Amino acid sequence: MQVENKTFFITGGASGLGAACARLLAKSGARVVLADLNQETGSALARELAEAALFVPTNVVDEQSVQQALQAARDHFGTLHGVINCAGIGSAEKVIGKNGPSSLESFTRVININLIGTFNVIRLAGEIISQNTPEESGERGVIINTASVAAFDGQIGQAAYSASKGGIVGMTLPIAREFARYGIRVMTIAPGIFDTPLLAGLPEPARISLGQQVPFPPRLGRPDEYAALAKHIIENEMLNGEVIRLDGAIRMQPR
Ligand SMILES: NC(=O)c1ccc[n+]([C@@H]2O[C@H](COP(=O)([O-])OP(=O)(O)OC[C@H]3O[C@@H](n4cnc5c(N)ncnc54)[C@H](O)[C@@H]3O)[C@@H](O)[C@H]2O)c1
Ligand SMILES: C[C@@H](O)[C@H]1CC[C@H]2[C@@H]3CC[C@H]4CC(=O)CC[C@]4(C)[C@H]3CC[C@]12C
Repeated sequence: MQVENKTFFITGGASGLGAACARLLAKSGARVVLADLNQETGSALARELAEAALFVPTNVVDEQSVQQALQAARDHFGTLHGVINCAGIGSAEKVIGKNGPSSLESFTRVININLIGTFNVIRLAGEIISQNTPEESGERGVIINTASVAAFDGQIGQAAYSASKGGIVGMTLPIAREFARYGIRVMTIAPGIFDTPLLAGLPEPARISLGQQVPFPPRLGRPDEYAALAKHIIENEMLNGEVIRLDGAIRMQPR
């Protein structure tokens, strides 16, 4: 579908990859709903994007929060044509640490936010999109999820994170197969290493080192490069049920 005059619900839309999608889609004539926990950054971006954007405080793991955010989106923009699931957290914890086995709570938290939060939004937004009047092609909408190359090249310390992203990879095809009857496509992008606030905690030498591990281009990915792929996925109906690595050919080392 063309993005112009369409509405996209972007979780994690207040920062990094999600915010880049919001900026590109708004610049391209779309309307965006910034569904994010962060009131400060979400409100600021909504002000920047003016009438093209609506910020709605949202916790993707909370059913009522997502339902209210989706309703706010429909109340404000009238409908919903797509979702970009960018909400997520990083984590680094060995299975067996200095003090013994890692906590179940930390593993559960990463799975809840990254995997179950993504599924929660897919199921609630998918039901809404399935009620759209179809395009001439029969398409009603598109859902784009964000995994990570860690789903395939998980490093030491990334058991929870890689499991959460592997789950997103795993559910892409079965949901695309089910949603085909509604004319809703389901895709997943697996980014490599991108220059976003998620990496902000890393010392500059570590960030440079990570970028140099990328075969080509030897640098961190730019959020606008992620957004460009997301926009293309929206516009290319033949992209469905697939996971696209966006990583400069990096294959993460064990640590
Ligand atoms: N940056 C990278 O190198 C990289 C690589 C691979 C995958 N990813 C994935 O891309 C996605 C976006 O990451 P980013 O780099 O833009 O990070 P980011 O930290 O800049 O943005 C993540 C956003 O998600 C929001 N968020 C977190 N938990 C939430 C929740 N429960 N409900 C709603 N919003 C929530 C945060 O407030 C934040 O605004 C994440 O899923 C991340 O795992 C990032
Ligand atoms: C492929 C990406 O998903 C990983 C590449 C770099 C990783 C980050 C490295 C710094 C970590 C700091 C931390 O303690 C929490 C997890 C990290 C942010 C980690 C998250 C996964 C990526 C982005």
